[in-house]
Amino acid sequence: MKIAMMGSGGVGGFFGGKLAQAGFDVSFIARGAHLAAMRERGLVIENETQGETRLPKVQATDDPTTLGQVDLVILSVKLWDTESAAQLIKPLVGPNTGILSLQNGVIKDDILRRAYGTAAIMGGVAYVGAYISRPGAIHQIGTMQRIVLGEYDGHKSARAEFLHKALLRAGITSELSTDVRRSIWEKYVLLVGLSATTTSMRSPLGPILDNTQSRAFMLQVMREVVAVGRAHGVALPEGFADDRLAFASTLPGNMDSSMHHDLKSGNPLEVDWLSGGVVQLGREKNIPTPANSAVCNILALYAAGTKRTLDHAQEAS
Ligand SMILES: NC(=O)C1=CN([C@@H]2O[C@H](COP(=O)(O)OP(=O)(O)OC[C@H]3O[C@@H](n4cnc5c(N)ncnc54)[C@H](OP(=O)(O)O)[C@@H]3O)[C@@H](O)[C@H]2O)C=CC1
Ligand SMILES: CC(C)(CO)C(=O)C(=O)O
Repeated sequence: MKIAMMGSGGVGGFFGGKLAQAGFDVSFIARGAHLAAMRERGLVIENETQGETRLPKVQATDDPTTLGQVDLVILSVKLWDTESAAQLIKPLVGPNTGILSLQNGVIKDDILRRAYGTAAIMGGVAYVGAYISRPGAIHQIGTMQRIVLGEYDGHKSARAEFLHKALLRAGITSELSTDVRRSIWEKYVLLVGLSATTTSMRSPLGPILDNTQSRAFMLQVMREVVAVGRAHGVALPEGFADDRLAFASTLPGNMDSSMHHDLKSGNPLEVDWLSGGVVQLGREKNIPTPANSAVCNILALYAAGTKRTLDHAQEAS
């Protein structure tokens, strides 16, 4: 099976790199300095405790037409790049190509369905903490490396089975879900809680959970996500936010979110799709979402990224 990673950063570079190292036929779509480094030196995945995964030679391009049609496209660009990535992958997609987005959020697959129809789109979520630490290098924080995937109609497909087994062979904890929409929402609950608090409070998880007020805020954020999901027909148990808070307490105190990493790097933020998505979906069903609204308001100044603002400030001084 030929696999193309559309987006080769924290998520695409990590999971694609692990699959390539396990011997699977993986191509990487990347751009800019990261692409140049991958072409020149390959890809390295670094982890402080687990050591390095080094791939001296990888197939990397910014032009999918050079790859032709593949069996699986794994999409992992930031949410603001989804529409353009969906267009870019056109030459990769044939009548039997499966498309799996590992992005966060719950509306990503609606965009892909509009472009490629229902049958092509698989569902999935990734649990990993990883980012591009320098061109050609992915840094993984901690040891979490898990994917939950499946078909939206719950049937057992050959392509899902293949990817599941491939991931297991690559050392990834993989789970096949028979209700993947719910699996995506389950992650959304935790992720919105984690990204909203770590980014707006500029702190890793540990201190947030240790403080009564910030812990209660995190719970409120997650309860809103659960209420909105239930209103949209997702089978989340009523006490699921409390369950996720208990789970969060088992995570390492230095656990952080990719959105907080983006804030610190001056990158744009996915807040409009994460807490903002909760507000939007809540509005559709008349579910109040004051905590998530507050997070959007707090982060509004930073949502488009601060690199250009800083550049302008430097130019002015
Ligand atoms: N990082 C993490 O730990 C986790 C992230 N996620 C989710 O996964 C998704 C991806 O996040 P992440 O991997 O962190 O993002 P990254 O920014 O690390 O990686 C995305 C990569 O895709 C590239 N890209 C975007 N558009 C194109 C294009 N048209 N052609 C070629 N390359 C392109 C980006 O390039 P450029 O930098 O030039 O824009 C970037 O290198 C997000 O939705 C995120 O929320 C989910 C689980 C964990
Ligand atoms: C919470 C985490 C690290 C889990 O995978 C994540 O998805 C993110 O920060 O984007």
